[in-house]
Amino acid sequence: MHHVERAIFDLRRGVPVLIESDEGNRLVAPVEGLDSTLLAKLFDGAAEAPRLVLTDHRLARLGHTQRDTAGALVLDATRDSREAIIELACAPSATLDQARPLEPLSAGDAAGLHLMRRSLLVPAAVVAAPSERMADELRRRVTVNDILAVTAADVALHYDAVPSLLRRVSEADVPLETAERSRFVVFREPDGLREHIAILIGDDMQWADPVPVRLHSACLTGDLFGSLRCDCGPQLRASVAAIAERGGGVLLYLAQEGRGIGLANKMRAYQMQDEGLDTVDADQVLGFGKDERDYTVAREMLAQLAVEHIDLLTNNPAKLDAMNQKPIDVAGRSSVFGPLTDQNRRYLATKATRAGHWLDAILAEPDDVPVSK
Ligand SMILES: Nc1nc2c(ncn2[C@@H]2O[C@H](COP(=O)(O)OP(=O)(O)OP(=O)(O)O)[C@@H](O)[C@H]2O)c(=O)[nH]1
Ligand SMILES: [Zn+2]
Repeated sequence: MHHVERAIFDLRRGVPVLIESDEGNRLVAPVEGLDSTLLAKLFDGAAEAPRLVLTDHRLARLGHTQRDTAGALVLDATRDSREAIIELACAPSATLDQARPLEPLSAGDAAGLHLMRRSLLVPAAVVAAPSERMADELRRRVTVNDILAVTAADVALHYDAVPSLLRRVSEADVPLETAERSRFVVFREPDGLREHIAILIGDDMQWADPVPVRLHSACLTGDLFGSLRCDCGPQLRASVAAIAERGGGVLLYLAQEGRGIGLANKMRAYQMQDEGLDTVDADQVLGFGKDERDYTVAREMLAQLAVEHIDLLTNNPAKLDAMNQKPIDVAGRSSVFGPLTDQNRRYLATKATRAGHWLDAILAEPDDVPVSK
């Protein structure tokens, strides 16, 4: 596992990683941070033309007809400069030459895409099958730890194992404004990259059955700075107060900034929303689906806390479905609203129309906004 972790750090620094598999080794370089010298090396040292690996969402956005699979575009040194590649990977206005060959992903390509996502980079990579000469050079650099080699199998294992290996690492009482009896419990993912917090509200876990539970995905801008672009900050505080008023329960504060795409990508998506796209389309331009969150960690945290029968505070049908899986049983649901503002109205309306969120109560009555307390 530790090789995969180190690979993630290298990719975030823009350093390529060698992915080994039975289908042959591939040198994988993130499009984010791609520099022209590295690109020239990839063109020069590849056994065949390098390929640009893109997600299904990005290919659909580019107008490709094979909408439901990720794929690899064959690159051409004469026209695919660094700028042209970045445009293909994440520019809102880019279109695809339909005559350009699109190939299915190899095991190395798929592992590369997984690593980009886990690294919270734009999910796009230039991938090259090394020539004999380049393979020799890579072997030498791997031996002296100048380039990291990971197997595609280890990347897949990493992907599957992370949520179930969550460790409960520390805890302490933290009295909150609206819930004085609160205890923060920190859980860490095994690769050390993400920490999630369970906030146990009320007296000594003496909770109603089903237990009131809120899952809140991190939103730095809203939770901490009171951004008016979303409803997260007030919704977070309303949830804590609502759980306390119901005699206690659990709030899971999940490291899933930007619906799982990370803060840097959320800012890119905000920029595109300012240019006219809605929140779902902006994420798709970057290669993401409308919601990249996986709630396996949330189920695992509740299971470790022995909370299995829950009343979920959410307006999001996808959260409800994801949580109603073994060992968790969702026995009920309550709404929890933040306020409607001029700045977040469009965002909330998009959540309702494109992701099915139950927000009629606040969107229907713009002048009379109920805030659950
Ligand atoms: N990608 C992206 N993420 C956003 C945007 N605005 C807010 N977010 C993120 O959306 C997530 C909202 O989290 P939650 O409030 O837990 O979830 P929800 O899907 O709104 O569902 P509820 O349980 O009904 O609140 C946070 O991770 C925010 O950072 C945006 O425009 N783009
Ligand atoms: Zn927010």
